[in-house]
Amino acid sequence: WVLSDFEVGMPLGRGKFGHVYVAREKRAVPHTNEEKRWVLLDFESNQIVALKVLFKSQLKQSQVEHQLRREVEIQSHLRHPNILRLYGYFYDQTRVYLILEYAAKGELYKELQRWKHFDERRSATYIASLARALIYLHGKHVIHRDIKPENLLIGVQGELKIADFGWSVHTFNRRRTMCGTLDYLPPEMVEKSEHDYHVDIWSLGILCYEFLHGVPPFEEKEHSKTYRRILNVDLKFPLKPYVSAAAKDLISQCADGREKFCEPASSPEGTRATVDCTE
Ligand SMILES: CC(C)CCNC(=O)Cn1cc(-c2ccc3c(-c4nc5ccccc5[nH]4)n[nH]c3c2)cn1
Repeated sequence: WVLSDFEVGMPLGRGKFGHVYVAREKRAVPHTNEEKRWVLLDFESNQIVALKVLFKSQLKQSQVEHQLRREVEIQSHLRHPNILRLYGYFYDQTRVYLILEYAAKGELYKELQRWKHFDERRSATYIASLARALIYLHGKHVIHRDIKPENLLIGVQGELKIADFGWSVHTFNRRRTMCGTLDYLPPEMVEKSEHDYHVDIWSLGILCYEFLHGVPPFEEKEHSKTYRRILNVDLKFPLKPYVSAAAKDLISQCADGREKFCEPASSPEGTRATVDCTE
């Protein structure tokens, strides 16, 4: 693809390395050209997409080219209804263009700001979708590591879509780098110790709490106090809004999910992140 293959519309958002626009591919696929049809199999012509434009200069300046390549490599192989699709990419002299799935109902965090908090039915629907996406990701030895409302989008039928893989890694090369937004970091990442797929289970609990209460559980004005509360798993449930015992239990289990969730299948090279969470 080249930029002139697309009609580019309004900006959808802006990130550190560039902007995202709604766009539509101009070409109708020539039905006679089977080879061309195959190339576009994954990507119906005239489909609305989100076109993310990244400036090479900024990627170079921030030394994130390798991270971008890793994200593209990871996301281009993912196929799940609750994970935003990356259909393809192209580049020109100065920019890299990512052809992403368009999420018609926009950013989840804006919905959360609008409603202050979600009821248990809506929260449970989102958390169940996220849990299914995580089982899929962990089954492919991918840890997301940065699950938070700002990385979630809503599809045309109200379905949740995980949109960002800025910090995801294949678990074969477990990383010690600090990453992710503070509020969602589990103790092992705050302590900068080795971490594995449990970090995503922890974030699922934090997200469930924030959906139900409107704020994450360990939020404090000072970072040092947030750190301390995370390390102590200082989980408090205010009286309002009402949260059921079942929801509190789920959140508590995510917070100390070590022994309660499925144990990873062990393997000759030690514990891998193959989550044997069979139903
Ligand atoms: C390297 C590559 C694999 C990374 C792929 N992931 C990203 O680039 C993360 N990302 C996704 C987006 C993004 C932002 C907004 C949207 C939208 C969208 N739909 C909207 C509807 C109404 C209002 C706002 C909307 N934003 N659909 N798809 C999007 C995709 C921006 N960055």
